[in-house]
Amino acid sequence: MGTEQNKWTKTSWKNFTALQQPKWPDMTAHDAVLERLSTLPPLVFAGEIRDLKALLAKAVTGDAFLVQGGDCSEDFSQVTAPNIREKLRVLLQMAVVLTYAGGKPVIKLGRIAGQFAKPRSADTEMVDGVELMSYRGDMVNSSEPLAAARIPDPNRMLEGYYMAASTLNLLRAFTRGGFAALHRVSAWNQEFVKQSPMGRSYERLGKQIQQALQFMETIGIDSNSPQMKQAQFFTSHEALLLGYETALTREDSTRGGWYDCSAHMLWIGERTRQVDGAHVEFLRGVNNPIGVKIGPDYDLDNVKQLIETLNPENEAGRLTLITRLGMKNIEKVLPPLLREAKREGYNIVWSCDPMHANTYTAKSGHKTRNFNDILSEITCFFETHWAEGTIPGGIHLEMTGNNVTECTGGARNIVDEELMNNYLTTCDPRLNAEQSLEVAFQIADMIRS
Ligand SMILES: O=C[C@H](O)[C@H](O)COP(=O)(O)O
Ligand SMILES: C=C(OP(=O)(O)O)C(=O)O
Ligand SMILES: [Mn+2]
Repeated sequence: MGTEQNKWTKTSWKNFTALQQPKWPDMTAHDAVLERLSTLPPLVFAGEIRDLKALLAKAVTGDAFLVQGGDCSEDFSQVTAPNIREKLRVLLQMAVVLTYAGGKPVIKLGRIAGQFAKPRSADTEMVDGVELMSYRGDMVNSSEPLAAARIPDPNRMLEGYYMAASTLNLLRAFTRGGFAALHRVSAWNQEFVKQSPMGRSYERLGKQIQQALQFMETIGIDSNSPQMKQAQFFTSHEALLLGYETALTREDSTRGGWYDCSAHMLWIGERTRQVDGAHVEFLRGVNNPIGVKIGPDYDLDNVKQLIETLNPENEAGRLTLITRLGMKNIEKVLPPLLREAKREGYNIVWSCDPMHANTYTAKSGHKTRNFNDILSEITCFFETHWAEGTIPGGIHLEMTGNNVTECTGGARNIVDEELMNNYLTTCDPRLNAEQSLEVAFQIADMIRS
């Protein structure tokens, strides 16, 4: 753990236990890849990271709301312009719905451009009676159910870097180049969503916004400002592969201080958040905003140690606690955490991941989540915060812009038997575009009332 006598360097984590690291078969090749990565340009720069932190500081006090979403595990073969565009489109739609209802800025943060490494519950899995090494994300091995494909290959980290760079390049083009301009709000509604109840609600909202913009133009207010023409969009992923993250960690040449320039925000997963573990040691030393997942079996003293290790100065915007407690547990286990954090005066962005503790396996064998369970956890999250006098600051979703059938329920009521129709995820089940929009409208209703 980070104590005074333990000076942080970008490799000090090597003196601690790092869980969930791949067993790379060829360490010479692995080290050569990291060497190459450490000479390649950073993917994001420190100024942008500081901008995100300043926005997150507003979410601590309820003056902004965080929407973080994207794939459980990004798939190299799905890094295409339409897929990136559709994901961005839904996130922009959700942000509009929530900005309109909440009357405060929405921070748009993708699980994108680097979400390529996965922690797993087991080292192996059975596929058609054959035991294979588990898939650990495209930066490690391939999801193809073949023994050879599952062998970790360090060159995949290099490929992942280039995939992240090209994704980010297109995101920057879309968000700066006119795609995200507010007067196009109705154009973000996808064809297959338009006909649904959610699509129609969105259409109405879009029209209201466009009328407001027209009114502003009529009375002479300039609608060409960057706020109207551009969107601020940030990237995040789980900082799991510490070698990769170290190679992308750079000292800010203007102001000093270390930044993990693989993404704007990094989070530590439920499986790797040991206070005396390597992931906590690494992330305590970089200046990015950091997220930590908190599952239902958390120990209160342990969480307090984590908070104090990762955010000793109690800087607002530095730390987001992403609770993923499950709809069955949240009512019982969230209040003690909120009370203690409030008593201590910790500055925290409280975000709700309603996905990871609501997973079940359908009869067909598909890993899935039910829309109503997801909604129950979200509702309880908001109500508990309001009851405790703390601030519900954000939402963390596994979602996609495509019309997948991975989570059951929602307005179209996908049933277990339909999961096979378009089940494309390589890891956890994602909300489809329509279900994601439905979540946004449900939250909008809650915050309005
Ligand atoms: O995305 C999160 C984890 O990697 C995932 O939930 C683990 O799933 P598993 O239990 O199938 O390994
Ligand atoms: C691994 C994940 O979550 P958790 O650490 O909460 O299980 C994830 O977000 O994909
Ligand atoms: Mn997941």
